[in-house]
Amino acid sequence: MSIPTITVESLNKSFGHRQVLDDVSFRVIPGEMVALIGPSGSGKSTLLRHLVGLTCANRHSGGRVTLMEREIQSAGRLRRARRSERCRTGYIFQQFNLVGRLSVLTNVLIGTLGSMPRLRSLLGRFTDEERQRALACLARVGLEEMVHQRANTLSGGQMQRVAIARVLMQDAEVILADEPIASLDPRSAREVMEILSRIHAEDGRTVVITLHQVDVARRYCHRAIALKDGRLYFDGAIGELTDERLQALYENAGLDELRAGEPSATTPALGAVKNTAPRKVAPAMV
Ligand SMILES: Nc1ncnc2c1ncn2[C@@H]1O[C@H](COP(=O)(O)OP(=O)(O)OP(=O)(O)O)[C@@H](O)[C@H]1O
Repeated sequence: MSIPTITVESLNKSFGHRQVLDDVSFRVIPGEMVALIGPSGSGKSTLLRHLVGLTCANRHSGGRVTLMEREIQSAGRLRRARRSERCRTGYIFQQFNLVGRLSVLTNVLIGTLGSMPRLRSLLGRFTDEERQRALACLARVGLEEMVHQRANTLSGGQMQRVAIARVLMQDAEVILADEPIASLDPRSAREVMEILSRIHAEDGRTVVITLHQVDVARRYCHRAIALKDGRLYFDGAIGELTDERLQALYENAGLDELRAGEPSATTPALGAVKNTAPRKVAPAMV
């Protein structure tokens, strides 16, 4: 059996008195494309941030996160990582996190800063080879015509494609994407998902992506991990995520919209979900 790319063990996180993650454990094996789903506020982003050490679990709670055999955090303490180790994980944000006044090309080149010698990274000097590689990354996301445009003049969908090119430039083995399509129109969202799916299929990258749209998760991901009130509610093949289970997962989240067939930001686009009253399902899915 292959060594897991991501191992999460008994993760607990509270903000003040509010417990946001409650004893969450799972593993992701190399090359998986996993959707992290659940109602708004269920803890998806918090969990994703734990995977890269942007958030630290409760002290002395015993929780542990390991990425590619490197411990990220344990019992509420972050482990220091070398720059080269940090580069192995790429993070895509809902709001893109580009430097607006810089060109598209420079934003992509920024992806290589972590792996270049520190002095050269401070000076921001890039080699011809790095520029060629950045151009190739932009070609993969279909933006080779826009290399000199300032990032803040792009559409949202284009910005997200630049952010993906930056992760490609970084040569990250694991891509974590936090609601990468939440602020995009349907066409741009589809383009971004197609690109991520292609990268996963062609390069064998491991991808974990938080999504509100269950139909998108069904189309592009093989496995779903669902959180409900900070607890692991479902972990399995996407095909086993039946409408009934989804109904129970989202049972208090925007049922009015579900009935009206108008998915909202807090409600997944359930597609063929039945308009039945919410029902409890056996919580034996994990
Ligand atoms: N830094 C923080 N300080 C205090 N509370 C926080 C912090 N970050 C997150 N929370 C709270 O933790 C809970 C889970 O938030 P999180 O963003 O992880 O949920 P989510 O499932 O990603 O939601 P959404 O789908 O709406 O983005 C929320 O109640 C949120 O208000």
